[in-house]
Order: sequence, then C-alpha cells, then structure tokens
Amino acid sequence: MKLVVEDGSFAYVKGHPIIQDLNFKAESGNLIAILGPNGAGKTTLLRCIMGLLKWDGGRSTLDGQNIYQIPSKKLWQKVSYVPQARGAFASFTAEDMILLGCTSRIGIFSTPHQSELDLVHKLAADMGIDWLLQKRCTEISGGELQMVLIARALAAKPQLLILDEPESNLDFKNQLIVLDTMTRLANQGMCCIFNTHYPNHALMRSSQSLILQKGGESIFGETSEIVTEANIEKAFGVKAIIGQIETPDHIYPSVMPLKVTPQTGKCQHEPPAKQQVTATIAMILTQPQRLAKIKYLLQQYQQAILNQTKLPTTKQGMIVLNVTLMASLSKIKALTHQIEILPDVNVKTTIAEEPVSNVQSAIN
Ligand SMILES: Nc1ncnc2c1ncn2[C@@H]1O[C@H](COP(=O)(O)OP(=O)(O)OP(=O)(O)O)[C@@H](O)[C@H]1O
Repeated sequence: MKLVVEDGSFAYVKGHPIIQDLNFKAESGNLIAILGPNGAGKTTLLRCIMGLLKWDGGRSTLDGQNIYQIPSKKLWQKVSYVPQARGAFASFTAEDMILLGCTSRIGIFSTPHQSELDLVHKLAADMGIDWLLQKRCTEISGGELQMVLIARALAAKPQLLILDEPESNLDFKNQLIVLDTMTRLANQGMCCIFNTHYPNHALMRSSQSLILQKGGESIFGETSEIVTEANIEKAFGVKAIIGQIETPDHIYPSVMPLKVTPQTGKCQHEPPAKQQVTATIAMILTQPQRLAKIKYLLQQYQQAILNQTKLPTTKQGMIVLNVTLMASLSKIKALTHQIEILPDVNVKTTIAEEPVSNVQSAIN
C-alpha cells in the first residue's frame, strides 16, 4: 500500500489557504503523526487525503490511482477512518457498532458469520472494552466511544488506518492501549496516520511526522528531524524543551512546554549535523522476531557500520546486539529513533569521541 499526496492545497474560503503545496508519502508499516495547533487544518487534511473533501490543487493517490477515481467500495475496503468521537449518533450496542466495521467486506444486508462475531469479540478484548459490548453507544462515555470507534475501524481490516486525535479524551491507560495498538498494527504491515496534540506521542511512536502550521505551510520527514524544539516554537508558539527520561532499560523522549512565545517563522528540517561521530548502539531484543526489522533498518546504514556483534546471553529468546557505526550525528539520532520506537526493544546509544577501528563481523 502506498499513499502519496502531491502538492495538496485546500481553502474553505478563497484566499485563505488551510493547506498549501503539501507533499508526503506513506507506506505499509509506517506510523505517521500529524501535529499542528488548534484550527491549523489537521482534520481538513485527513478529509482531503481520503477524498472526503476535494483538493483545490494537487492530489492524493493510493497505489498509484487518484483517490477520486477509486470506486468507493474498493476505497473503503483498503481505508478505515476514525473521526474524533463527538457523541454517538445511533443507539447501537457497542457490539453492533464494531460489527458495522465488517460491512465493507460482508455487505450491509448480510447476516454476520460467526467469524465476524469472533473478530469483534477479539478486538474488544484486545482493547480492553469487552465489558462494553452490550451497552448502547448513547449510554457510554466519550472515551469509551472513542475506543469502540477504533475497534470498528480495525474490524474492517484496512491497509490504511487514519485516526483523528485517537488519544484525545482517553485516560493514560487507554492512551497507551491505543498507541500500542497502532504500533503493533504498523509492525504487522498496516499504515497508520494519526492527528495528535501530543508531540511526545509522535516522538515515542511515529517513524515520520508532519507539522501543519497555521496559514497552510507544512513540513514532513523523519520524526527526529521534524519534532524539534525549534519547530514546536514556530508551529505552536510555545518554548519547549525536549529531554530524555532514563529508566534502567530504556530511554524515553519527553517534551516539556515552558512558556508561550510569539509564533513566528516557518518550520524547518533540523539542519543535518555534518560532524562525523562514532557511536555504539546497544540493543536488547526481548522478542527474537524483532531481529528481522532491526536487520532491515541496519541494512540502510550499511556504509556507516564498523562493527556488529551479537552478544551471548543466558536468557532464552533474548538477543543482545551491539552496533558501532560512524556517521553524522543526525543519522545516528534518526537510526536510534527508528529502533527505540520498536516494541520489545531496549536501546541505548553512546557517542564516542574518536572513531574505533574497523572490525568485520555480522549478525547471524
Ligand atoms: N466546513 C467548514 N467550513 C469552513 N471552515 C471550516 C470548516 N471546517 C473547518 N473549518 C475551519 O478550518 C480551519 C481548520 O479546521 P480543522 O478542523 O481542520 O483544524 P484542526 O487542525 O483539526 O483543529 P483542532 O486541532 O482544533 O481539531 C479552522 O479554522 C476551522 O474553523
């Protein structure tokens, strides 16, 4: 699955652009965060991407085909959309609401098979909402409805999942369930795009991010190059610091907003730090199946890798890897970020002053 937006522009009122010349690509396995201040146009952007609003200029294509030309049944078999939960519109039970997600496959008037009912129950159990299934959607809270709508979108088994602020309205636990669900689905090959008001969520989970500024300017790229202190200040008018919280087995990025500042300037990719440094990335994989993804990521940095070693461990199923590489600081930060957003992988990067000698070995 490949979604491409080329030179997308949109305005509700002529002369007041909401989106201007926006470009981005999303592929199977990507988890992409869209950030921007209130009213910047994030929901509008999602609606344009899916063809629910018509671009004034530019286009969205799905697997090479203009989205407006894809028959709607075919489109909604590939794409699921979770809008912001603004209250239930029908007094379905949560079970029926989730089951509705299957209609793109089974048709509106068909009786669901046991396999569809089983899927609904499994999705509800995975999201911790099985106790809600017999409740009416008009009689549950906004956060509970949000979880039901996400389960409904998943019931369609989409290739592209688009979510509008899926974690808003939710308590800490449910936010994590939603983030874990999106991460798991992206790791299984789905493409997830989500609007969010939490830069932390983008830093902790998304491979790429897009920031939409008021007035229609946008910037897209690797999260570590996009969600920066400078861009947060320019897009949101907030001085923030991005730090790290270190636990014994993981380092987590953390954004702390400090004060309101004038909102000026255009967001920019973090200028690549040209200086070459030597770094060692130590990884502990608690699930051996993550090795394939790590190998795939490392392949893209092959030129820079000086040494790769798989260390012995007594713990069954655990893999410990040390990779030493020489590259620009921004490349090392980007690779570290791509690894740290993988579930079941603990990572620590140590930057050395001097390059180390080139030792040949391989992960096997
Ligand atoms: N149907 C509409 N007609 C005219 N203007 C609209 C319409 N829908 C939204 N707008 C305006 O377009 C701008 C972008 O709205 P949108 O909902 O896309 O922003 P957003 O970034 O998703 O906001 P938030 O973070 O607050 O949810 C806002 O100024 C909004 O008032």
